[in-house]
Amino acid sequence: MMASDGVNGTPGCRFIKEETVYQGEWLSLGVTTYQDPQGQHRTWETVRRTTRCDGYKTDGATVVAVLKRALHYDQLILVQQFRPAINAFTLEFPAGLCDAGESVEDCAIRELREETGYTGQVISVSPTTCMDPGLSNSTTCLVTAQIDGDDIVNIRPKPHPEEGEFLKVLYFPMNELLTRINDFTKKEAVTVDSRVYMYAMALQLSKGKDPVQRSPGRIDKK
Ligand SMILES: Nc1ncnc2c1ncn2[C@H]1C[C@H](O)[C@@H](COP(=O)(O)OP(=O)(O)O)O1
Repeated sequence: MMASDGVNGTPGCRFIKEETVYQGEWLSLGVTTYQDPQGQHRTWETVRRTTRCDGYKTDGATVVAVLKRALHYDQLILVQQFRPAINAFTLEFPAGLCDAGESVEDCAIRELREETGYTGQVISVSPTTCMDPGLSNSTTCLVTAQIDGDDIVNIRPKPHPEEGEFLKVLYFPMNELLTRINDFTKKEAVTVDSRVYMYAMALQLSKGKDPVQRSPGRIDKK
């Protein structure tokens, strides 16, 4: 076994330095130099958000919000959004970046209100989780929230999207989430966020059902 002197016991890997190749308003591209277990220096091309607040481990919050109403099935609140980076509409959890001094919980509640108009209550907060670590250092906390749909503040929710945000609020029944998301992708040209799809798969598995939708080996064409 390799000697373990890296971050969190990763065998012998350590950060050496970072050089910025491009610095934009929202993102930067850097070349990260690190040392491998044999002592060799290697590089990685790394995208970083410029918006992460000083001292924060997380960029923002992702909100798993469930709308609860008397005599109604529980519904998961998702947002359909145009994402320029992939030139497509996506199906995502409401989410956003933390402001300076803002807690992850407050960020989640604010983003939920801005993107959907709903006022929710935080139920739980995950540790900081990474988003796409082969590409960037982007991180988020997964915040579960409950929305009391019978509360007067939630009767006619009015979103307040930020400049440049174009969102549609969508409702999916929790008891058949995966099926309904699969149906939705057949009707609408949307790309589902991995977090959303994984959540739906996990719910399906927790009911003892197999989440498989399509035959193996198929390739998604553009
Ligand atoms: N790469 C990028 N290019 C241009 N604008 C960006 C950007 N990343 C973030 N922004 C701007 C536009 C968003 O309306 C705003 C706030 O983003 P957000 O809503 O907090 O996060 P998210 O885009 O994950 O929902 O920041």
